[in-house]
Amino acid sequence: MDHIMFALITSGILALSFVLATILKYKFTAKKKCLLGRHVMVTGGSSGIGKCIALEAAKIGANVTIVARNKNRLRSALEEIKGQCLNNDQKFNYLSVDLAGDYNVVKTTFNNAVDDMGPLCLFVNCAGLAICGTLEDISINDIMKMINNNLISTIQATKAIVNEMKQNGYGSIVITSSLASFCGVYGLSVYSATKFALRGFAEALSMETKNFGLKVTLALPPDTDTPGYANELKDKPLETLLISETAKLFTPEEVGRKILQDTLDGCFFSAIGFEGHLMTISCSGMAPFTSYLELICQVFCTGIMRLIIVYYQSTFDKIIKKCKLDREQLKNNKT
Ligand SMILES: NC(=O)C1=CN([C@@H]2O[C@H](COP(=O)(O)OP(=O)(O)OC[C@H]3O[C@@H](n4cnc5c(N)ncnc54)[C@H](OP(=O)(O)O)[C@@H]3O)[C@@H](O)[C@H]2O)C=CC1
Ligand SMILES: CCCCCCCCCCCCCCCC(=O)[C@@H](N)CO
Repeated sequence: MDHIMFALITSGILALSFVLATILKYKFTAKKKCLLGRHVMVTGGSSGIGKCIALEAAKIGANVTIVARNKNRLRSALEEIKGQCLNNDQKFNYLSVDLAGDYNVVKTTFNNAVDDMGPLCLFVNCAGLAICGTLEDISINDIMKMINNNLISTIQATKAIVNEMKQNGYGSIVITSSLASFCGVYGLSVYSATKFALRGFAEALSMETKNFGLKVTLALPPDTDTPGYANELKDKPLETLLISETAKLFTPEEVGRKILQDTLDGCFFSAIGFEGHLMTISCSGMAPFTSYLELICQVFCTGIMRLIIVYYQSTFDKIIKKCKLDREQLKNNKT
């Protein structure tokens, strides 16, 4: 009798895992198919995270348009992206435009690209930059640069395409924010402000588009080893470096792949790493949930997470105090 039971249970488990594996395989393959021959546009696609998202989209058969200002970087990035194409029918294009510049130029440029490449299935906002430093140390010029390139560029680019995508009745829009949109970080005051703003923008856009068949994904990368990241290291206070590295450093390939995967899954939050996922649970606020598992985690874990956050805040306070003391000691030694 026991042998029969054992055989029945074992075959039941095997059958269940086979069905599960088939569903998951079909699910992901189906998702990969949904970009086959479809038009994907990536702003900031000539470098870093945006370029990696464009590469991933090319690998699964999408027609890809990348958008940035510098033509040389656009051309070399497009050659790299073409090299990843799935078939010879795919089309590739680049647009050189300042997304924070004249809105009518942005709108006309995008309309021409859609005429050439077809209706948009996925629109990724990935243009942006970080300039680090305490508020008294960063110039008004750098403040305006972050507001323009992180916030105005995303608002203008999205405004230029949202109505047409709503009329089409399908597609996804990605807003690339940062973990700094959940946590104001020493030395990233203005940058965090632009990224917090993008969170509100994404939540409102999600409400405005959900009844038109569109999905919005808010990408929340941690430190990512891109040319932009290398550039921000130049002025980055030690406090900013030590606090940010709590959420680890990832490659743009890892981050780009995760953002595309979460977008195709229809997730609102796209996060990577242990801290990133914890923050999407503890800081969910009024964001839409995309799975009941996610909702259950948020409902039952947010309270206790507050204690974990307080612990992290105490470690950040220690970092800031120690850096201040070390700086003062260095100054005294010099005098
Ligand atoms: N790297 C990181 O640690 C993290 C990055 N992020 C965010 O991810 C996004 C990409 O970052 P990352 O890959 O590091 O950046 P990179 O500097 O590597 O790439 C930025 C891209 O945006 C383009 N761009 C910038 N401003 C404009 C503009 N006004 N109009 C058109 N294109 C523009 C740049 O091209 P060009 O200069 O030629 O215009 C480039 O293609 C940014 O929004 C950043 O804030 C979020 C968290 C962490
Ligand atoms: C339960 C909750 C756990 C709490 C974990 C706390 C971790 C917070 C760290 C903040 C990381 C900010 C990274 C910003 C990256 C970025 O955008 C810059 N590279 C600029 O580009």
